[in-house]
Formats: sequence, structure tokens, C-alpha cells
Amino acid sequence: MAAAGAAFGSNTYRNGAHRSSVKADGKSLAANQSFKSSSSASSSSASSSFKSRSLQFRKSSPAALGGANGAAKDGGGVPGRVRVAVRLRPRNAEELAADADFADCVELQPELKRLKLRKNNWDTDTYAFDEVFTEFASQKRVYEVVAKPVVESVLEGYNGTVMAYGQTGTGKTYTLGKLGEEDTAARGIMVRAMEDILGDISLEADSVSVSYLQLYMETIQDLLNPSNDNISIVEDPKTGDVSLPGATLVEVRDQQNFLELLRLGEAHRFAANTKLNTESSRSHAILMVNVKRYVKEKDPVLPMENGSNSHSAKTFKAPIIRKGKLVVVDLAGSERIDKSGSEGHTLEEAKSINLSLSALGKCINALAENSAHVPVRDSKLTRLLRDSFGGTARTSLVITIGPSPRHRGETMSTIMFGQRAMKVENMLKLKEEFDYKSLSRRLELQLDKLIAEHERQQKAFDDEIERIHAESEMQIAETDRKYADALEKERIKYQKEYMESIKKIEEQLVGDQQKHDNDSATVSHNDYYSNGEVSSISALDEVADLKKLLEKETILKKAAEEELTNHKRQLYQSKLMEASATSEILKLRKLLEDESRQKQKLEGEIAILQSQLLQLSFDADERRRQLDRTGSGNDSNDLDCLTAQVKNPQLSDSENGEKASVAKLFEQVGLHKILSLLEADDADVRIHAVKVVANLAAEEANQQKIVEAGGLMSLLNLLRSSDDETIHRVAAGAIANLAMNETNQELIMAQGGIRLLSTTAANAGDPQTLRMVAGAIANLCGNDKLQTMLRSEGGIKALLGMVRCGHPDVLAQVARGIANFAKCESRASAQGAKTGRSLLIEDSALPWIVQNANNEASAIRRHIELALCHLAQHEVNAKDMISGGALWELVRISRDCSREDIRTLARRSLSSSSTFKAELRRLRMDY
Ligand SMILES: Nc1ncnc2c1ncn2[C@@H]1O[C@H](COP(=O)(O)OP(=O)(O)OP(=O)(O)O)[C@@H](O)[C@H]1O
Repeated sequence: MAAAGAAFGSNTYRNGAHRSSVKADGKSLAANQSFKSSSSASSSSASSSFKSRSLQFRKSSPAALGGANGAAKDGGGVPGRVRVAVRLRPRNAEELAADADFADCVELQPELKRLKLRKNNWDTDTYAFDEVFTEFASQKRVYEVVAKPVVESVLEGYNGTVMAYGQTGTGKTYTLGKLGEEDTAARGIMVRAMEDILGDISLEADSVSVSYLQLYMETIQDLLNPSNDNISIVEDPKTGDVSLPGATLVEVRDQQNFLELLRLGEAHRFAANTKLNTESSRSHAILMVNVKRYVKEKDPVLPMENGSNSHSAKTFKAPIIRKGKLVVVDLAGSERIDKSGSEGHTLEEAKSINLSLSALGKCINALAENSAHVPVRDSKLTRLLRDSFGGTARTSLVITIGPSPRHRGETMSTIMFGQRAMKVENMLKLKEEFDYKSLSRRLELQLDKLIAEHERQQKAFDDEIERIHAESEMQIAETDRKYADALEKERIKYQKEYMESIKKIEEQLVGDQQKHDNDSATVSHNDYYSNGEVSSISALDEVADLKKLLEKETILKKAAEEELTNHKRQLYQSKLMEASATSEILKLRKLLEDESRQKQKLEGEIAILQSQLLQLSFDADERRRQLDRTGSGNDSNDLDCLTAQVKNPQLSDSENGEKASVAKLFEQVGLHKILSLLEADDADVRIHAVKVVANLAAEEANQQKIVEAGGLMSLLNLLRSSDDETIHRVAAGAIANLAMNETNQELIMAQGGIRLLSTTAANAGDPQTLRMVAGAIANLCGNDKLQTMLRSEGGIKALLGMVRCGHPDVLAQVARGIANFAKCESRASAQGAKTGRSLLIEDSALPWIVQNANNEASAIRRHIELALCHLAQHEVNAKDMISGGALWELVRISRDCSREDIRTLARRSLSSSSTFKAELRRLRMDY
């Protein structure tokens, strides 16, 4: 049998460890391999919600896919972790009858891909999956989301695995192996996968062959040839490939042919009867589908023998075989041995199933945690799945669960298995505690952003400063230049004017001189007086001219001075601008300094937080070490550790989860020690102890031990003696958990529990305390034997008294109590054990019931609707119900209730009561 890839056995291919993209034919595989969410819920696009798009990956050689080593050399395997979907089975008839009054243990939020698991009456845990299928999900959608992407990758030459895991009777075989002969819509994954495979391949060239096996009590049998009942697993030591050479391999030609093989296999499949499911499959069924395809791809151009060049060369298309293997595994039921009621041989079976499933769980843990050793050899199942799970195989896991609160333990462990398969670090259990690590990470991120922002700002400031500087220098230089130009111009002008005036004066002097000389030659000595007169006139003219010149010079000088003043002003303004730019720069520098200071402060804070974180880790280690040194020493500290450990079981033991942690707690400290602390003097210690006991009491497996060790008495005593409301709240919560068991209910009643709970309720102010008390009384209300006593001790009145707080969670518990009580009464009436009117009516509960019958909170409404239906079963209540307005509500329920079982019950109640019928006739009403 062909096998490809490495997984469980290979360190190279841890599941999801390879996130790097694989290049093939130049295309990145990473995008193709990631399974992205799609917002569309339509079935045509359903497959895209588990994967993004089909693989477009082409490998040039199948050998490269064939083994871990080959693929590793390629530089990576196929990334993508195990995809996990959860599917809820619809209620079966038995559950409809038995659990009608109890809330389902799970609530699905398919739109958020989340599942809420009810921990107890008041608490839920939330888990995220890759897909969440409600009880209404069609087989088609389940196939398209879970298996189709795997089938597509098998057709591309990969290994692919689809597995179903879950408690017996939760629908694994329905999901995977349903043939759907009468109703094609019911066809399961195996049938639909083969339809897709046959539709995609070419029957002439390609081939599909199947083996169908079962693994039962560590023996592999051939379901297609039952005499072949000890098939051995062969592992290729080099590649890690797994093959089963002894298994029958049948070639499939058409769908009919395949259905016959499945039918044959089913006929041979071993099915042992267990108490839980008469059709329960006690073996693991494994269908292996080998797909061999021929892919034509171009070989390199081959030169002709004579070495001629490409235009004379011939191009060959060589066939390439691509082999993919699809493994569909219908695992045996995962229920706990003690619950299945198995005995003798069946017990051995259950143990062997548990062994192989727990080996599978360990391998998944190891893969998820990337641990160096994957214990693949621990069971045949894990050896067989070695090359099919993780690594180069694309794997989808469907975990199937039932709705019944009675199987909460199994449902929880199935969910945890699914969560681990999604990888431990992907476990999305919501917690509401302070996470210093993430705070520190957030601060670091913020700091990084701030630093980047500062750097950006600083660069902008520097650039701005440089710009202003350059601008001012340019302005100064420009002003200097202008000033020098103006000065030069003035100087030249003055010089020119001066030279001109000198020239003029000289010319005038020369003219005067000549005139004078001429006159001297012609004028006689007698003219002395008259000549003297002319000469003095000409001197006066000269002085006048010179004066004018001087005035002109003065004006020019003034103008030049003004010009100078102007330039000086301009220079001054430039200096002012420079000063303002400098002050701007200073301001920016200051800003920068402030930012740096802020940054330093933040860094300081981070350092403090980191040191706090270190301190916390140190404290946690210290406490763990203290706990490891057994329960001796200081009580309060030990209890802190215990409380933390009980509250966070997966922290302390990721492998086996909560149960292991609680078991460890018992082992290490001892229940008696914990219980003794309920009476400790120190109030803190007492509170811690009650919390620890309450957490322990939430685990069904611990409840009997707690009661046997006197824990119930101690808790009741605390209600009696303590004034502390925290203690009341937690103790009442623990009592409510213990009150889920019939024997404990009687013990609680015998110890005056109802009176204590009633008093606690009367004194409580906190709605959470009331919720716990109401939860405890509601559980007691479901016990047929305790009805009269519960009422006479004031249980009903106490319940009704608590509605005063109006908190919807409290009202829901009250409504549940009333529904439980009414159901027990209607059972007693049917058996003739009760004749009078309902004690609920006697205690005036009817008005509240009618008032809340259509409460908008579904948790309240559903219980009240059931209570009304139960009350209506007993004819003696009919008159009160009519006068109290309950008939209208019953009619409404029979028409509008969203739950069919409740609608039917209401209709039956109406039609079986002559009083109701008469009243309806009188009112001319139909129902
Ligand atoms: N989604 C569903 N819708 C309707 N019926 C279902 C669904 N799932 C399961 N059932 C019914 O519940 C019953 C138990 O289912 P199934 O046999 O598939 O459980 P199982 O998990 O395979 O049990 P086992 O582990 O014992 O093999 C069957 O009658 C099946 O038809």
C-alpha cells in the first residue's frame, strides 16, 4: 500500500510547525494551505469555511512528496494544523424523555465557531473550534466543510485523513459511514468522498483502490476478507511510510461497486452491545482509499542524437504518477469504562479502546507541543496513523458530542481532545484574569510605536530647523548684498555728481579767468573802480552757485541716509525673524525632550511590570514547589496553590487536564486535610478551603469522596455558623454540585439542608449567592422522594422568595426548581401516589409561573413552559390553572413553543383534560 509523508514519527514534520511556504512551480503553497474562514454560511461555499481554496500545487515528481526526507530536503512540508470541527447529535428519544427538564450540557454558537460547556449550574467554559455544527447541520454541509478540502488535496497527491472521535452513540459512524441508501441526503463522508474522487479522475487512465480494516483489541482485521485477521503494519525505516501489505486492496470502478464494499465491510464490523448504545461499535474502522493519477507534464526539450539544435528537437510529454491516500477513521467510542457498565470481555475491549485512544491523545499532545519524542509505538492505532496524521497529510477531525447533561464528563473529555488536536497553544478557553505578560507585550508594542513616532517627529523637526536656518541665511545674505549694492550705487552717484560739480566750477573759473584777462587787456587803468565792481558781482554769483550745489548735496546726502536707515530696518527685521526661528527651534527641542522623558517613564513602567511578572512567575514556581513538598506547612499558602491548581488544571497538567490535576490534589494533600481547613480559625483560610472544596465538588468523580469524608456536613455547618456571605455563596455552590446526586440529596435533606438554604437565601443580598442557593434547591426539587418534606420545610417558599432579586440567572434557577418539582408531582400523580392539587399551587406559585411563562429569557421560559405542561397533566390542577390564566399560556405553548417536544406535551395535556376541553369549547377556542 502506498504511503506518503511523515507525521507522528518525524521530528521534521511536527503538525503545523512548518509555517514557511513551500515553493513549487514558482507558486507559494502557504496561501493554498491555510484554511480561512468564510462568512458565508451557504452550503455551496461551505467548504471554503474550512479552507480557502483548493490546492493549486503541482509537484514535478511524486517522489518528492513521498517521504519526510525527500520533502524535508525540499525545504518544508505542508503547513497547516489539524482542523477540528465539533458536531452535536440531536437528542434521541431517551434523552427527550429523561432530560426534558435539564438544560443541555452544551450551548453552540455556530456563528462564532464556539461551544459553551456547562460546568455546573452556574458556570460555563467556552471553547473555539474551526467549525461548530449544530444538531441541524446537514450531512452535505459537514462533508463540504470537513472532508471536501481533504479529498481535494488527496486528488492533488497528498495524504489526507478524516477522523471522528467521540463518545459512543454520538454520531461518528453516522457522520462518516452512513450509506444513505434510503435517503441520499443522509450519505456520510465516505460515500460522498468516493463520489467526488470518481467524478474527478479519469477511469481510463487513473485508478482508485480501497482497503477496509478494523482495529480491534490491538489486532488489525481485514473487513473485506475477515479470515485475514492479523495484518501486520510495515513501516519504511527511511521514509516512515506505513503500509499494510497483507490487506485486501480492491479497485473501485464505480460508486455502486464502492457501496457494496462498504456494505460488506459493515457486515463484518464487530459491534458489541453495551449499556449505552446497542449498536455501539467497539472497534476502530479504517477506510483507506488510494488514488493513483497520471499527470502529463513537459520534459525538458531533448536534443536529437545528432546534436542538432532545438528547432529540429522533439518535445516529449512523459506521464507522471501522482499518488494520494485518503484515510477515514471511525474511532471506537471514547466513553469511560465505569459508565459503560462493561464487564469481563467487554471490559477488556473498553480498556484496549481506551489504550489506543489515549495513545492517540498522547501523540497529538506531543505533536501539538513540538516535543522531541512522539510516542507513536504505544499502540497499533498510532502506528497505523503514523503517516496519515499531521506532517504531509491534511487532517480533519470531527469530534461528536451528545447534548445530555448526564454525559458531561465524556463531552468534556471529547472537547479537550479536540482542543488539544488544534494544538495546545490554540486552546481558546476564555479566562477573565489579569495577564501581565500580554500587558507587558502591549506596552512594548506601544513603546515601539512611540519610539517610531518620536523618530519621525525628530526628523521632521531637524528638517524644519535646517530649512529655517538656510532661509534666514539666504535672507541675510540677500539683504547684505542689497545694502552693499545700494551703497556702491550711492557712492558712484555722489562721486559722479561731485566730479561734475568740480568740473563745472573749474570751467566757470577758467571762463571767469579768461574774461578777466580779456577785460584787463582792453580796459584802462582808469576803469579801476568799475572793474572792481564787476569782479565783486561775479564772486557773489559764484557763492550763490556754490550754495545751491551745497544744498543739493545736502538733499542727496539726506536721501542716501534715508536709504541706509531703510536697509538697516530690513536687516533688523531679518534678525528678528532669525530670533523667532531660533525660539521655535528651542520650543521643538523642548517638546522632543518631553517626549523622551515620557518614553523613559514608559520604559520604567515596563521594567516595573516585567519585574512584577518575574516576581509572579517566581511566586508561582515557589508555590508549586511548596505543593510538591506535600501538604505540610502553612495552610493558607497551600490552599492558594490548591485553589490556583484546581481553577487552572491545564496549567498544572496539560496532558491529562482537569481530572489528573484533581487526582494529584487528592494524592498530594489529602481530602481530609482540605476539609479540616473548612474549620480553620483564619477566615481567609476558611474561604480558600471552601473554594477548593467547591471546585472539587464540580467534578462528578470527587463528589462521593467529599461526602464520605464528611465534606457535605462541613459545608452545611458553614452555612449554619458563618456570617460571611462569600462563604455562604461558595458553600451553597458546592452543595448545589453535590445535590446533583440522588443519595446526596437525601443526605442534605436529612441534615436540615432546606432550612439552612432557606435561611441563607433570606439573608443574602448578592444575586450570585441567591443563584447558588436556588440552584441547590432546584436540584433537590428533582427528587421524587423528597417532595413533601421539601415543601413542608419551606423549600418552595424559599424558591419563590428569591425572585425578589429579579436577576435573570436566579429566576432561571427558580424556574428550573419549579419545573423539576412539577415533573416529580406529575409522575407521582400518574402512578397514583399523589391525589391532591399541586403543592406548587398550594404554596401560591401559580401567579409567578403564569407571569413568567412567556419570559423573554429562554432559560426561564423553557422551564416554566415545562412546569405548566406538567401541572396540566393532573386534572385536579385544571380549575386553578384556568382561573389563574394558565390555560392561555398552555394554548400559546401548544402553538408557538420552539421546542417540538414541549409543544407536543402541551397539546397532550390540553387534549387529555376534560376541564380544559370544556373551557376551550366554552371560549370557542382551538388549540
Ligand atoms: N446528526 C445526526 N442526526 C440524526 N441522527 C443521528 C445523528 N448523529 C447520530 N445519529 C443517530 O444516533 C445514533 C448513534 O449514532 P452512531 O452509531 O453514528 O454513533 P457512534 O458515535 O458511531 O457510536 P459508536 O461509538 O458506538 O460507534 C444512530 O442511531 C444515529 O443514526
